[in-house]
Amino acid sequence: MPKLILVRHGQSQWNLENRFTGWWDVDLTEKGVEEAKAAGRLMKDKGVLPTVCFTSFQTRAIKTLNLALEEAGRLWLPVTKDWRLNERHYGGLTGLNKQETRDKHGDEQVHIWRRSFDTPPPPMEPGSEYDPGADPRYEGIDVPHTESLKLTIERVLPYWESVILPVLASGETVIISAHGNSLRALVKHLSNISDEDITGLEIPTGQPIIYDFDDDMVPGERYYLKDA
Ligand SMILES: O=C(O)[C@H](O)COP(=O)(O)O
Repeated sequence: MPKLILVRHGQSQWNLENRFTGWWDVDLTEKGVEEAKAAGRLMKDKGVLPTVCFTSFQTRAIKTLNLALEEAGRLWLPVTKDWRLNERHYGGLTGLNKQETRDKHGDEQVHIWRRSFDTPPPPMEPGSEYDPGADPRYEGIDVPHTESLKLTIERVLPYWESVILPVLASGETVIISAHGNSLRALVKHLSNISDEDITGLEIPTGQPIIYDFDDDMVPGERYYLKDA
């Protein structure tokens, strides 16, 4: 039975500092490293071992994957990296402190920017110090200036359908190491969650989520590997 493992990267430096991160490339904290290793140990202990790996272009997700694979004894696995699995682009909010932004714009506005389905944050100004546009890893890619969850879904789902799903359907156990909102996009699709209800779904860092697929590639209920 094909199995999908979703893992959000361990705590990042800007998770710790409570800053909007998006496409900015921050590293894991020590706690994040431990979370990633614990995810790998859990996979090993439960005997749920990936055979094919996907991750984003972002250090926090790549390192989480590598640390988890190392703990699971699977650092040798093939890994495909793609920008479509990146975090949602946080636009002009990138780099700002989430609490300071609430103090300035109010709780309601910040909640809309963070959790509304289709209202993107204000766009990133050209030349912003947090603009990843000139980063060589994004050469040839039309880097967004901001993204809502809806816009994130519009680049995650085609990648899921065309690249990841066929690999899963061939019988592999696939792990995707990604981000709060790129994974929210996938979970929304796989668990058939409405535009309204998806706003309430929080994906914890470093905690593997599992979907078992039947022979028709219909996903079952998602569950946390720690509860299996
Ligand atoms: O990009 C970020 O700041 C986080 O990874 C996710 O942020 P959120 O919880 O505000 O969606």
